[in-house]
Amino acid sequence: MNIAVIGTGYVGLVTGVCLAEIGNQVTCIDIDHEKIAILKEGKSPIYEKGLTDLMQKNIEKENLHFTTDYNEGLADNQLIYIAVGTPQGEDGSADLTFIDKASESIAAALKQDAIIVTKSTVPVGTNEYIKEKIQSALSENITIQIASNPEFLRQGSAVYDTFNGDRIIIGSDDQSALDVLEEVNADFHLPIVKTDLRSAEMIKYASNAFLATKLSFINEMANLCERLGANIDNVSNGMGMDKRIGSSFLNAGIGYGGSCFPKDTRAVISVGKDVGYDMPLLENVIGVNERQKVILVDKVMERFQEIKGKKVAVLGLAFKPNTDDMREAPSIFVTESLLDKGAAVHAYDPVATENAKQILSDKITYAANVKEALDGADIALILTEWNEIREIPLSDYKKYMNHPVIFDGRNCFDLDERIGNDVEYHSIGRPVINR
Ligand SMILES: NC(=O)c1ccc[n+]([C@@H]2O[C@H](COP(=O)([O-])OP(=O)(O)OC[C@H]3O[C@@H](n4cnc5c(N)ncnc54)[C@H](O)[C@@H]3O)[C@@H](O)[C@H]2O)c1
Ligand SMILES: O=c1ccn([C@@H]2O[C@H](COP(=O)(O)OP(=O)(O)O[C@H]3O[C@H](CO)[C@@H](O)[C@H](O)[C@H]3O)[C@@H](O)[C@H]2O)c(=O)[nH]1
Repeated sequence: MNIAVIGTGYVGLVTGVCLAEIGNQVTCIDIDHEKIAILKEGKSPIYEKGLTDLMQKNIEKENLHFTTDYNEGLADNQLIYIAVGTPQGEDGSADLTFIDKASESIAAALKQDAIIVTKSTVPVGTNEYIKEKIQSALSENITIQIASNPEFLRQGSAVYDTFNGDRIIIGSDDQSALDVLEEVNADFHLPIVKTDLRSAEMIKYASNAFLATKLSFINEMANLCERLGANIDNVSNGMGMDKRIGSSFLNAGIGYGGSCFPKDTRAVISVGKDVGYDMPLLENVIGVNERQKVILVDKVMERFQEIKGKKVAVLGLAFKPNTDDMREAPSIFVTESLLDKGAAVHAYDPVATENAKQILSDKITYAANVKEALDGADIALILTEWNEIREIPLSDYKKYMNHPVIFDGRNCFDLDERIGNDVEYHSIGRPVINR
């Protein structure tokens, strides 16, 4: 099938590449000229495992094309995916500016009937709004249908998730649009759930809100474990064996970040407000997460009282491993707080340093490797559990630091096996090791 994908970010690019991989003719459209120029050279502007290889393969097979021109991009395409950003607006609601602009550009360029498929995460009712906006601007002989196909990929494993997700949700109030999308998605060989338009939009928000709730819940339990002498790893393990609870998403840490959970939880509260419905549970999920993001700094201050002039090594900046994304990364809040208290921060991340520089500028020192960050440091903070960081031997902390005091926000070390002598080790929801 001939498909256009609008927006070549984490979702649009992965969607376009994977739709090409299963045999479609895909044209990706973006207004960012620099991005499209990079993509045309077969390079990926984002760090996502397996993406570049798959992209180059499909460019060579002539299944995958890139353009900034909507007229070129929409020509002959009956299926048009929208995957532009829906960032958080100032009042917490989803900012639909990019959706508006993309809809206007579709309306101006579309010359044939088409199905518009929204991949972007949008408030319930937005698809109806998009349909009305585009249809009312088209000439009378062109008809569009609308469908919601929310995306559930995780950054860092986006290509894997596209081919191995738990389900594909397709929502439309138009049976023929549902049938076309079912056929297109059949080649992913995943369970397909067909539903109505509004429910599909709601499934996405409800899923992210639930996952965020699970994280704030386990983080709150971790904080309680610390005060009661229990170990959250053992607690999560025991809880997760109950199939009704499930073992995934129970890793306590320094809170959730990224481009989705923070903004989507706020957007759900905002759509609730629009219809006069308060959501105290989600309000508190967000509140618990805000507190959790700086919990390591609280632990540092409790241990040292004063950190002015101390060298603090920060290991990991990205909001999670295997991505270069810094959006809402807990490292931003931790670093800012350490700087406020007068610490000299030396940070290392295997991939996200360039993106981090755009946010943290020259306020911190960017180390080229783990050794540079740890060398002569008084305190080490582990913020992202990249394998490279998980696998740093404790002997390295001893070798490079003055006296190793580690604050691990991701519980990378097994308390029993790996903590040896001469290392003071603080983690989340587990006893402090100081021997
Ligand atoms: N990042 C994720 O892991 C993820 C997962 C699931 C769903 N989502 C949702 O998918 C959507 C996209 O997220 P993302 O992370 O890929 O965003 P992104 O910011 O990485 O990419 C958005 C892209 O859209 C382009 N764009 C903006 N306006 C445009 C226009 N008028 N025409 C063409 N291109 C335009 C931008 O230049 C950019 O390249 C959001 O609604 C997000 O909530 C994201
Ligand atoms: O047990 C866990 C799991 C995750 N996290 C944190 O939670 C955040 C989000 O992690 P993850 O869900 O793996 O990454 P995202 O790429 O943000 O993916 C989420 O957000 C996407 C955008 O909507 C959805 O598509 C995905 O299904 C959803 O998992 C990160 O800060 C993680 O460090 C934890 O602290 N503990």
